[in-house]
Amino acid sequence: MASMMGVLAFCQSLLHTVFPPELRLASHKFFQRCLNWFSSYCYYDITEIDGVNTNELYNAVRLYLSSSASIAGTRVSLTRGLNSSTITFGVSNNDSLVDTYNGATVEWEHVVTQRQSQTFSWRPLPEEKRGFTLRVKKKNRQVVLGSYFDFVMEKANEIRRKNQDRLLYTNSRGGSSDSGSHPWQSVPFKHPSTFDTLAMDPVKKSEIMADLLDFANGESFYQRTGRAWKRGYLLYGPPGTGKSSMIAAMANYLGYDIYDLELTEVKTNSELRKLLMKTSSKSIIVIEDIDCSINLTNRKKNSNSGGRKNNHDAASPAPLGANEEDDGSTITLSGLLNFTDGLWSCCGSERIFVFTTNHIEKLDPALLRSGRMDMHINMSYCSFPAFKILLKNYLGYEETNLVLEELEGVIDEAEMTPADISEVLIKNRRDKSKAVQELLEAMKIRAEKTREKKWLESKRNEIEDEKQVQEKRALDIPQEGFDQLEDSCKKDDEKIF
Ligand SMILES: Nc1ncnc2c1ncn2[C@@H]1O[C@H](COP(=O)(O)OP(=O)(O)OP(=O)(O)O)[C@@H](O)[C@H]1O
Repeated sequence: MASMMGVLAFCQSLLHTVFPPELRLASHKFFQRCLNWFSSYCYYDITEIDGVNTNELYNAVRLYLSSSASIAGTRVSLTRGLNSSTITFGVSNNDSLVDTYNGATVEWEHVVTQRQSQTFSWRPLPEEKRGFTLRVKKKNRQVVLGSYFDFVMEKANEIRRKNQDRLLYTNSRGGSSDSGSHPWQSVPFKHPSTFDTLAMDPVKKSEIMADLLDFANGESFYQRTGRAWKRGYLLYGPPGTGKSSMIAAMANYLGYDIYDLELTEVKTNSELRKLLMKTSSKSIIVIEDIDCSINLTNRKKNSNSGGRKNNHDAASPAPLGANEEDDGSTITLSGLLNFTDGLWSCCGSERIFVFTTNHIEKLDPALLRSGRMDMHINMSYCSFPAFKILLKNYLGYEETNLVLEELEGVIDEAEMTPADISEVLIKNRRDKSKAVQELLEAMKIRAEKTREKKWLESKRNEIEDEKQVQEKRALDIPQEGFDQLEDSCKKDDEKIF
């Protein structure tokens, strides 16, 4: 054994002398090339760190494979990211996973090795060197290079959005420079409202959901038709009918962030533009109670002040300086319309604008004209189908019974908002029959009051009409009297002449 070891050591030193490291490296490369030449596979290496920068493709592949790893992997790594409440699965170190795309089978290997002891680096590098190696049949190379990587990136973004908590942004400190470089502050958005919990007419609800989905999947449509990829919704209705809940349900449904724009904190149109520029794609920009946020009567006053302004189309934003409000020191309706509709609305894409109001009649027609807000959604008092959703959510009721039929008879007349009904249901959620009974009584009282109110209103209208007729009569000169007056005038004329 000792002599064999000696011979081996001798041969090794001889090999080192005869074949210097350069020659060995060259021959290794040569053999590798020969192997690759005859192999039917090609390989793609995606390292975690590219030079000193993080390779985005590595992170995307890691996320993309997380969905398959959770199903196919026998050894899976688990991680939970910052701002996330979900656990992400991943391919374990030096494990591999098979994936198929457009009929082509590919194999991913997660290669992890120890990093050589570092010399000098501007950025401290992780101790492990991580990367993915993709093994693909040479005949499928075009498929992979053509669209597979784009597909991986797209899926990864989708998973990232799904895993990350929604964020709720606010500009409560204003968009001015004193609020720092970023005018929006954010908090995790945890509103539990979804379209399942939202009480409204099911037909209307599914219409809205389909519209949202069409929008989110409509990139090619918007590109083809030359339209900016954005959509506007105007939610109107009495307080407590679920306008805010609807916005939360939209955000949760599409996985978008919300930018709650406090218009009263924005001083000028240019501040508004800056805020818009700092919003991200896949977001909902909300202006609540739009009728209270901005003096929407400015334009009307201006347009009534005569001359050119009389003919000014309220729908088209006025050029700067066309009226006294656009002097750059205030925020104006035209500034707001530019924000949602003009050139600036197209910075970024896939954005939804939502305005809410309790008084649609107070809004400037410019905001209401067709094409401005794509969908006007009336959040009305609680209807019976909406009420059934509330009953199911709060009490777990699925079927109707006699009491519910009685409720159905009065609910429309009662004109109660979902918020009113929720309050009664929350209060009595441990005693279902008491909850329904109390609601029935409340609804009957409200229905009676509504009937009285309507009767009083109709009476008042009748009196008003009668008054108007009387006034008209008092002003009218009877035709008979008028003829007599004319005859006597003629006679007087004849006498004179
Ligand atoms: N359509 C609805 N479906 C389910 N819950 C609702 C609905 N409408 C109101 N609610 C309940 O009433 C509460 C208040 O509703 P929400 O704030 O969404 O109403 P709103 O119309 O935005 O009111 P406001 O105009 O005063 O802001 C919600 O927290 C929710 O519990």
